[in-house]
Amino acid sequence: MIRSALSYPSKKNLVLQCLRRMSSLVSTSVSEVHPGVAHVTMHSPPVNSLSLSFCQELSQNLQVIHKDKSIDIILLQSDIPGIFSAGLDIKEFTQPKERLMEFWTAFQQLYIDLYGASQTTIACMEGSAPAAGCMLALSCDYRVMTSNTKAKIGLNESLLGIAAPPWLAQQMMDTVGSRVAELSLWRGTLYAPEQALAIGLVDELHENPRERALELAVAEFQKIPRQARAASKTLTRQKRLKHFHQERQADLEHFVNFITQDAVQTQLRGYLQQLAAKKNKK
Ligand SMILES: CC/C=C\C/C=C\C/C=C\C/C=C/C(=O)SCCNC(=O)CCNC(=O)[C@H](O)C(C)(C)COP(=O)(O)OP(=O)(O)OC[C@H]1O[C@@H](n2cnc3c(N)ncnc32)[C@H](O)[C@@H]1OP(=O)(O)O
Repeated sequence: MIRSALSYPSKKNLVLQCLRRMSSLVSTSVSEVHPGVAHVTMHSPPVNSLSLSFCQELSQNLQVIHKDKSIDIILLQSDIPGIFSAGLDIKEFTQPKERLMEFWTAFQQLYIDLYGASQTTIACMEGSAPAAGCMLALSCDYRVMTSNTKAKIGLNESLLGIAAPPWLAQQMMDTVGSRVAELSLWRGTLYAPEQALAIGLVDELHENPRERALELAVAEFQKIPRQARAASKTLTRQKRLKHFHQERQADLEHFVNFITQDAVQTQLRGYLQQLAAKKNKK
């Protein structure tokens, strides 16, 4: 579905037109909302879970925006009320080996495309962001979260019987510090907005994260020279990305070996049943 939120009469932009054509196929849309500022909107009901095709599409859109020199700020948001992203699509974990490899490769690529974006990126979270949903937010440069206490954010992988990959754990450590990250990871803590703000997992709370993110983009971030923002990002992220590329193949093998263990598969099936039972009780 295409969101034609091109509310600003910008110059003809072939790249964005191309993105809109691609976006009509599946679950992300791209629109320029202000000169230089693009919304990337996730809309894969019911919960924006990251399936193989969703990861690939989001990556593709980001790659096209990266090449578009007219865009210097990306606002990542969801149009599903109460949800930013439910994280990886758990059903993908139960697929055959070939598919698992393709899936994890696409997830790794999404990390590279978002964490490694040269543009400034802002996560506008109007709802929950567990696990890989939190990864999307951690990969952005700035996080604005709803103040609605129903929303939760964090790395809850341990509650599914799995663990975050090292590069995601590292993002958490870089953001909230080693000790808080360590506790959060083994407890699988999902934080309410005020708690997330207190530990530095998000940067701001706002009743309307989209409005606030656009205001920040235009009134604050665009005033900082673009090349300086990009160079500052390189300072803090280049080393992590280089390491990631060196470890990428090992990370893939480790994921497949880990996730295909019988004990892990049993835990995951149990977790899916819990989700279904919770829904039936509603
Ligand atoms: C050493 C390590 C080596 C390798 C690494 C190994 C593994 C990889 C590890 C980590 C990377 C990241 C992992 C993940 O991201 S796993 C996903 C974690 N996510 C969750 O736990 C979220 C679960 N969902 C929820 O808590 C709620 O759904 C949510 C709060 C998001 C929304 O609640 P709401 O009440 O609005 O909706 P529901 O009724 O619960 O759900 C609707 C519908 O959607 C299905 N659903 C929800 N989440 C997922 C999901 N992540 N994947 C697939 N499907 C999901 C849910 O079952 C309902 O389905 P249906 O009954 O069919 O309508």
